[in-house]
Amino acid sequence: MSSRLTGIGVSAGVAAGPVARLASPPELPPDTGAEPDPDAATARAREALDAVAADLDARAAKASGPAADVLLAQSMMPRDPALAEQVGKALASGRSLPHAVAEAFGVFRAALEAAGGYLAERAADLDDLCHRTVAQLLDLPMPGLPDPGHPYVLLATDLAPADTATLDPKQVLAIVTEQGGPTSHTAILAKSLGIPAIVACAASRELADDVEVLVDGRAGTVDVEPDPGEAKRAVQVEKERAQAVAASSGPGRTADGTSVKLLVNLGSSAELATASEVDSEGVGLLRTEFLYLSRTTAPSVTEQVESYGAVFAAFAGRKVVVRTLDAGADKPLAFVDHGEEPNPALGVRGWRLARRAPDMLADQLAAIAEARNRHDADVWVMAPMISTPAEAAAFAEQAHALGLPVAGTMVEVPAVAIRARQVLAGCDFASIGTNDLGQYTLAADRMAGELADLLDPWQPALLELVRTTAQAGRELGKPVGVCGEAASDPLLAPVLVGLGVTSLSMAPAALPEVRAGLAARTDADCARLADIALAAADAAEARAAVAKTE
Ligand SMILES: C=C(OP(=O)(O)O)C(=O)O
Ligand SMILES: [Mg+2]
Repeated sequence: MSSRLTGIGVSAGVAAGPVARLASPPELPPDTGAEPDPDAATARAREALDAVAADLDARAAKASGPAADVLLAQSMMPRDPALAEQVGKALASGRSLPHAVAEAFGVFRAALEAAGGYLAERAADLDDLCHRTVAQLLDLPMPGLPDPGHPYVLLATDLAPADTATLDPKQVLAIVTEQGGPTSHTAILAKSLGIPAIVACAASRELADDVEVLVDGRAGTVDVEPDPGEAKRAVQVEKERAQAVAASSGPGRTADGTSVKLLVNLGSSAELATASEVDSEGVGLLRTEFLYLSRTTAPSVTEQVESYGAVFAAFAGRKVVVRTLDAGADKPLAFVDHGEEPNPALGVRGWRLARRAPDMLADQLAAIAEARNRHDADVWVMAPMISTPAEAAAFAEQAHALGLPVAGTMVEVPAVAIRARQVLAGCDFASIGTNDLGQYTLAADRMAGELADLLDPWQPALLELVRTTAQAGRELGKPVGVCGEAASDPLLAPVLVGLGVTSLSMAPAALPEVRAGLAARTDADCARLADIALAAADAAEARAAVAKTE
């Protein structure tokens, strides 16, 4: 007899299979003091470090591309003789073996952090290696992605970027997490890989390893021990539906033929080839951070011209909206003095960074303009974290002066949505970043899995701000799109169109579903759905009320 668990579906699709859990880091036992035989303890530490390195080598052999490189680079760290030496020192100072290992990794971690920049970012890798070594010593399950030897449904409390670097879409049939929200790392990753996923499914904590489940990423349901025949049928039905959706093509339109531009989000050059093959009208959000993070000097103008040029060439004849650098706060740059910030999400990030480093923005805009001259994509630019009409106008003026004819602003700060008419009067378009607009409207840190319900893009307060912004755009005849995760939800997309937005930009894998969702609704349907969502008391009620109309 099957039972049903529910959560928030964040990546559509149906999959069935046995579950396997992402093991949590081991807890250190109490420190029992000096080991009776320190030489034997050092030898055990060496063996554990070798075993961890060998396990990473074995995973690297099965992986390919950047994932294999990451694993191989990681496997070199435990083999560093200085690490075993450090363990020996900690043992000599009277630590028990697991604590000596943790202390040795701690010394290396501190050295990396002190080095700053790219090296400081590797500190988290050392934590992972430390956890693995301690697990090996204590004979506990290896933390990180499981490797049961067959495809599985991945269960986790939540997924961090480090957990997912090596995630193989052929092995992971679906993802179910206890925490996380629609804008969490899990949701963004699952959508970009096209893996069905459910977040905020607290009851999945109780599932034992190897239990069979049927996951429906659209409905947000996990059926435990489903009837095998029914599970197979559900997967088959979904496969046929997905094939039909994937076969749809052409520009986005409602059933009445009203145009809604469907665009893709792009965040790294690695995604360029697949993203450009998707049938879209272009790029609605080019996140340029990939050029700046993980390096110790700013990219030169020449280097930038080449990188932007590669994107413009791949999207020749289509639109490309380039967002200027969204660094600072939680994404510090090694080559900019950010100072101390007690509340980084409210600090000097995005456009505000130009207050400290104006040349960096000027160089970036000059590089985008030069790349635009060399290619025939329809290039627009926009700035993140704009807060006032004056900032929006200053950015547009600077971009126009550098030869970029279309310059707009992201709407991520509630003040900009509230004053959308004044903001749009001074620039050419707006693109609503619902991830940050949700975080700032509901005053809920976007990384806080515990607050997933507040970060849900179906929050009526957030939708209200989308309507205010879109209406201002209509009055002034200026385009207003959505480029946050909200745009990739096929059920929410018609609601956003009903609120008045003119384009939707999303993970490439989500686009065919959104196109199909829009084509099935008339303009009047979209307007009615928007009213239904706005009338709801909260996000869950809004989603359920709109889903009921399907
Ligand atoms: C698209 C957005 O920007 P990012 O997710 O890169 O902050 C957003 O905030 O919605
Ligand atoms: Mg943002």
